[in-house]
Amino acid sequence: MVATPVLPLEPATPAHICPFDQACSYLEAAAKELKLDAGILEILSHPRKVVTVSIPVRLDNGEIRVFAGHRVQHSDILGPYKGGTRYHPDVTLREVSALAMLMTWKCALLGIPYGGAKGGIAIDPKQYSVSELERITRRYTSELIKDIGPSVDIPAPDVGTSAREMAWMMDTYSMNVGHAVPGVVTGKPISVGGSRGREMATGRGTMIIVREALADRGKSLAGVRVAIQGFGNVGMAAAELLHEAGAIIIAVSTSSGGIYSETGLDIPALKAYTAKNHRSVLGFPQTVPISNADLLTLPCDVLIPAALENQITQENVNQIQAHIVAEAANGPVTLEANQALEARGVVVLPDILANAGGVVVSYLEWVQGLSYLFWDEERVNREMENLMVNAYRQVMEQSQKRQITLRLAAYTLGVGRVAQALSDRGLYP
Ligand SMILES: NC(=O)C1=CN([C@@H]2O[C@H](COP(=O)(O)OP(=O)(O)OC[C@H]3O[C@@H](n4cnc5c(N)ncnc54)[C@H](O)[C@@H]3O)[C@@H](O)[C@H]2O)C=CC1
Ligand SMILES: O=C(O)CCC(=O)C(=O)O
Repeated sequence: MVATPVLPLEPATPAHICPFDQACSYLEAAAKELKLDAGILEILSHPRKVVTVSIPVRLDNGEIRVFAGHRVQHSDILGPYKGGTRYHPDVTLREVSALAMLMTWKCALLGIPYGGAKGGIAIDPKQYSVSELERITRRYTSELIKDIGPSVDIPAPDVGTSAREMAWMMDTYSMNVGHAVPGVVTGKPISVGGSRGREMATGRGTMIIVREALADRGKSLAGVRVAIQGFGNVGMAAAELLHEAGAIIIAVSTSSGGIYSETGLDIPALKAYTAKNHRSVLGFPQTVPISNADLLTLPCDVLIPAALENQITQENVNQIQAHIVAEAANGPVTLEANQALEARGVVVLPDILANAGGVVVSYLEWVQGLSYLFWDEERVNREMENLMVNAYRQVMEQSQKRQITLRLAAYTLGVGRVAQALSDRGLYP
C-alpha cells in the first residue's frame, strides 16, 4: 500500500526501494491480520507532524552552507514522540518518515509509554570539523525548539550521532528555555544526566534477542558463528557482548569495508584498533579483507546487519547462508527479501524487537532523570533485560497463536496496541 500523499514527500525513484512505502506495507499487513478498521489504518498510515528546517551554518573556512534537517513525528497516541537523530548524506524525508513509523510500533511492542518520531540531517558528518558539527547541531535544535521537549518529543542518537550531539542538543534547548532540561534528549553523557548502560544498550538488546532465539532451538551463544555488518555504536556493542558470551565473530565491516577471520576476531583488541584507526577495521592483524556484500553471504549461524536499510534485497537474498538474521539496523531486509528468507525457514528477528534495547534504556534514562534518581548499571541492564525478554516471549506466542511470521507477530502487537489506544481515546472528529 502507498499512503495517499498528505505528506510533502519527495517522489520515490523507481529504482530505489522506498523505506516509507515498505513501512506502510508492513502496517497494512498487520492491519489486515488484525482486521483493523479502515479509518484507523488511514490515520496510522500518516505521520502526525512533519517539520523540515533550513540549517544555515558558517563553516570553518568562512563559507555559509545550508543543510536540510527533518523531524517527523508519526504518533503520540501512547505518549511523547520518541526517536533518534540521524546524520547521513542519504537522509530523506521518506526515510525519516519510515523510521518514525517504526519507532511507534517499537515503543508500543516494548510497552513503553512513547509514540514514535525520528530526525535527521542530510550531511556526511565525516566531512566536517567538531566545531562545525556543533554549530550544525545547535542550529538544528534551535529550529526545532517548539517541537521538542521532555513531554513532547525526545530525540536520541542514531547513525552518525552519539552522546556528544545529545549534550549539544540538551544544552541548546536548555539555553533557549532558560534552565537545564536534561529530559529533552536521551543517550546523553552521564555527566549531564545520561544513563549507565545506554551506550551498549542497542547491541545488548540484540544479543539478548539472539540468545533467546537460540535457546528456543536448544542452543547457546557459545561457539555460534556470527557475521556483523556495521561496527558503529550498535554493531560494536553487539560484537563485544556476543564475544564475551562465547560466540565466534567471524567478520565485521564498516562503510570502508570489512575483515574476516576463520577462527574468530579478538573483539576487545579490534575495538582498541578502530579507536586508533579512524574507526576503520581494515588492516587488523591476522584477518583478510572482505567486502560488505560478501560479508552478508558468508556461511554463519547468525547474521547481524547493524548499518543501514535495504542491505538484504532480492539481488542477494538467495545467497544468504545464515540460519538467523537479527535486524540490529532498522529496515535492513527488504519486503521481498524478507518473504524469501521466511519461505526458506530462515529466522528473521525483526528490527522493532531486535534493536529495541536502545529505546528501552532511553526510557529508563528519562525515568531516572524525571525522578532525579540514578541507578547503577546492573539495575539498568536488569530492567532492560526484563522488558526485552518479555517482548520476545510475546512475539513468539503471537506468532504461534496466529501462525504468522515473527515480523508480522511483532507488528500486530505494536500496531494493535496503538490502534486500541486510538480507539479508546476516541477517533479524531
Ligand atoms: N544508536 C542506537 O541506539 C540505535 C541504532 N539503531 C539502528 O542501528 C543501525 C546502526 O546505527 P548506529 O550503530 O547507531 O550508527 P553508527 O553511525 O554508530 O554506525 C554505523 C556503522 O555502519 C557502518 N556503515 C555505514 N554504511 C555502511 C554500508 N553501506 N555498509 C556497511 N557498513 C556501513 C558505518 O561505517 C558504521 O560502522 C541503524 O540502522 C540505526 O537506525 C537502532 C536502534 C537504536
Ligand atoms: O533511544 C531512542 O530514543 C531511539 C533509538 C532509535 O532511534 C531507534 O530505536 O531506532
